[in-house]
Amino acid sequence: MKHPRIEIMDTTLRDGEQTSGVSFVPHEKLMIARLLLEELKVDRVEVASARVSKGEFDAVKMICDWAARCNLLPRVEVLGFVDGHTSVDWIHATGCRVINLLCKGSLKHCNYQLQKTPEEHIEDILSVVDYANEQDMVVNVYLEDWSNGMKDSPEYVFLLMDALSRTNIRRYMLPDTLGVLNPLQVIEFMRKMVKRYPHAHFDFHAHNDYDLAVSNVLAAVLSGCKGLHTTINGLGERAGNAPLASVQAILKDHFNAITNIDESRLNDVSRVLESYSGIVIPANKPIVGENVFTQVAGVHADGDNKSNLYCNDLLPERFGRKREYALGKNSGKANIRKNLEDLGLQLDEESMRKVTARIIELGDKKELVTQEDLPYIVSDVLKHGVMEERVSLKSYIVNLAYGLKPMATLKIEINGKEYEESSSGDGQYDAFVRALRKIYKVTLGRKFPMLTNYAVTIPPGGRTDAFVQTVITWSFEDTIFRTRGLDADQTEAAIKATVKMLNIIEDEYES
Ligand SMILES: CC(=O)SCCNC(=O)CCNC(=O)[C@H](O)C(C)(C)COP(=O)(O)OP(=O)(O)OC[C@H]1O[C@@H](n2cnc3c(N)ncnc32)[C@H](O)[C@@H]1OP(=O)(O)O
Repeated sequence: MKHPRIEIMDTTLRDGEQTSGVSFVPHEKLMIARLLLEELKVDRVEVASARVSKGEFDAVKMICDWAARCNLLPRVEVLGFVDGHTSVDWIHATGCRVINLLCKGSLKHCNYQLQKTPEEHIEDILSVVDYANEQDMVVNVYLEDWSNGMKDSPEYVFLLMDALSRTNIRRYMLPDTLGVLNPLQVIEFMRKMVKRYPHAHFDFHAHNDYDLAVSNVLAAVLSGCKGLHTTINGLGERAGNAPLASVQAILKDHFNAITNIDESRLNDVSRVLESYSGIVIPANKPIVGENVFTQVAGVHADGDNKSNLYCNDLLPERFGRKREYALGKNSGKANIRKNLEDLGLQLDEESMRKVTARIIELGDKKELVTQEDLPYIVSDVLKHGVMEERVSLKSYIVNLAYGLKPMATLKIEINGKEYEESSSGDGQYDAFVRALRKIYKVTLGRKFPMLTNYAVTIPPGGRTDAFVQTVITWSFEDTIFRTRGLDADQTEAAIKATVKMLNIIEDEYES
């Protein structure tokens, strides 16, 4: 197969929002639609189901008003029902001009959910299609539960398709609604559809119940399907849909397929969706997971140093990311050298040996060592000032009292001068950071980094004296970096991470 052009329809804003616990407010939906269409350049977006709520109506209207201004309106779609004029009117009133009509793709759904005969259902569909066409709307149809339809009632699927293909329906969207298919079945069923209706445009819509969504999507492409439905981070009902990032990478690297996607934006958009949906991206999720471009084993770092021997086509730079080399008990000198290079530090062989031994020792104690910790470890091990401590906390008090706002007072030495400040806050750490910010912004007139993520790890087991690890991500002058604090007390751990950050930015000021 030579360079097939695959159309991507992203349904993060419809099926993705059917993830349990996920709900977007209208301005978030608009922002996501813009990211999908303008940044990622997906071909089409499905942004809602009709009739759901006033909030959904407002969101779709906002998206359509914006899309119309940018000449993108034909690429915005809304799922509608076979309900006479109701869905068409709802969608039309939002300004949207494409309806994805949810028809029943299995006899079971037709008979038992709608309680209609196939003939009655077909008549109802044709009347909605006619009405939508009268309103100058484009109609795509879903054959809901098509996968079970092909298994149990193919004659029903073909009866429906025969009737629908006599109209001007633009696309037929074939969902594996319950995620029951495997790739061999997708090939068998999709080929039957393509053979019987060679002029039809088929989209395939996968669900991930058996962890086969991405494989099934590829089987569909192999079988002549022209469009795919995806979501960001694989959001979607139950086990979710096919994740756009993985689909894009496989289409390109394994099939030479052409899509319109700007893959350099995939990671950033995934992070935005992680934040808006509240669904954390697993660290090992291909392309967008925190760890997927991190080499852990010393042997791998060594191979990369010599001739990039442990890299594949999934180069992190393609996706706006960077390869990292983890520090821990599996590190060898090569990992550590790679991290030191990034920090602009060089060590002789003997120092390297000592620092490597300390990192392995920390790793053995289950401690996470980040690149930002490295200068401290080097200083500590070599007892010289690779990392001079320019900022040190002299004393502080943080308190928590029932019915009162938490307060913090701190005394800190910065470059040999002491400063003292107090603040209240929404929590003890918030009060601490507010007091610090006053010193940096008001007293010293400097910038203070923005905290962009705060992750706490408490070892399982229910011990109240267990060590808590707090990893804080900061954004400062176009740089994103993490610092880590470890303590039996959670606030103390966060404060330790913060003081490390202050020393790092002090270095930035110096340079
Ligand atoms: C493949 C998919 O993921 S489909 C996802 C479709 N989108 C949604 O369901 C969005 C969220 N849903 C909702 O907000 C609501 O369910 C609504 C607004 C659509 C309907 O709400 P209600 O009127 O309260 O109906 P309810 O949710 O209880 O039941 C669904 C009704 O739709 C009917 N229905 C199911 N599929 C279809 C269809 N394709 N076309 C028309 N009607 C349908 C059912 O037969 C049932 O009708 P009944 O009450 O006469 O038996």
